[in-house]
Amino acid sequence: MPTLVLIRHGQSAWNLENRFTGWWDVNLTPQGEAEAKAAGELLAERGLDFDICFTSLQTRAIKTLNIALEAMGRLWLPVEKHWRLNERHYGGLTGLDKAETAAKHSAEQVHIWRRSFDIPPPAMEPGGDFDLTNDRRYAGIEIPSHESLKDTIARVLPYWEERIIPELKEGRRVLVSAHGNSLRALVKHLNRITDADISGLEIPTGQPIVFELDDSLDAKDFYYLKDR
Ligand SMILES: O=C(O)[C@@H](CO)OP(=O)(O)O
Repeated sequence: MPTLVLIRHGQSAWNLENRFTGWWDVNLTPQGEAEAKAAGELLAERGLDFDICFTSLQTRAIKTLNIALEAMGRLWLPVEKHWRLNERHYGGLTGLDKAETAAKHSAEQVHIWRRSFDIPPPAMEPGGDFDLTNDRRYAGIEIPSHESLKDTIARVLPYWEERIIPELKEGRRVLVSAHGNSLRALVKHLNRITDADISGLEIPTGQPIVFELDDSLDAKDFYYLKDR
C-alpha cells in the first residue's frame, strides 16, 4: 500500500505576525523550527520512512523538510523542489496585516479572500515591494498576479499527476512538505472534498498528515500522525 505523508511548514515569521504571505519568501520562527524537528522525531518514532521527498521553492517549506529529515537521520534522501507546490499567490494582499485588512474591508470580505473556492484576492500591481518578477528562482515561469484556491489546484494537480503519482505507483514512500493552501488543494483532490466544503478545511503547521492509499491511489485512510 503506497505511503504518502504531507506536512505543512512550521510556523513562519508572517504566520506569527498575521500577515498575508503567499509567494513571499519568509523564514521559519524558532517555534516553526521546533515544530519541524518534532515532526521528524514523531515520524521516526512511528517507524515512517521515505524514499523521495517533494517541496516548494519557498524557504519555510524547504527548511521544514530539512529539519524533519535531519531529525530522522534522512538528510540524504532525494528531494525535488518545484514552484507548483508553492503557497497560493496572495496577490495585492501580500504583506498586509490580516486583522487590519479585516478592519478595513470587513471580516466577511477577508474570509472570502482567504477561504472561498474560486474568488481570488485582488491582483498584485507590478513593481511593488513584493513583486517577484526578478527573482531568478522563477525565471521562465509566468508568476501569477493572484490565485484563488481553484487556480492553485489547477497548477498543483499537474505536478501531482506527472511527478508524485508515478513515484507512488512504483511503491516509493513519499513525503511532501508544502503550504496551507497547496496542501488544501491536494487534500481536496485526494479526499474528494466538494468546492463548498473545502472552505472549512484548515491545515495546522508542522503536523504530519498520513494518507493510506489503495493501489489505484484512492485514499483509504487519512489522519494526523499525532492522533494515532
Ligand atoms: O498567508 C498565507 O499565505 C496563508 C498561509 O499562511 O494564509 P491563509 O491562512 O490566509 O490562507
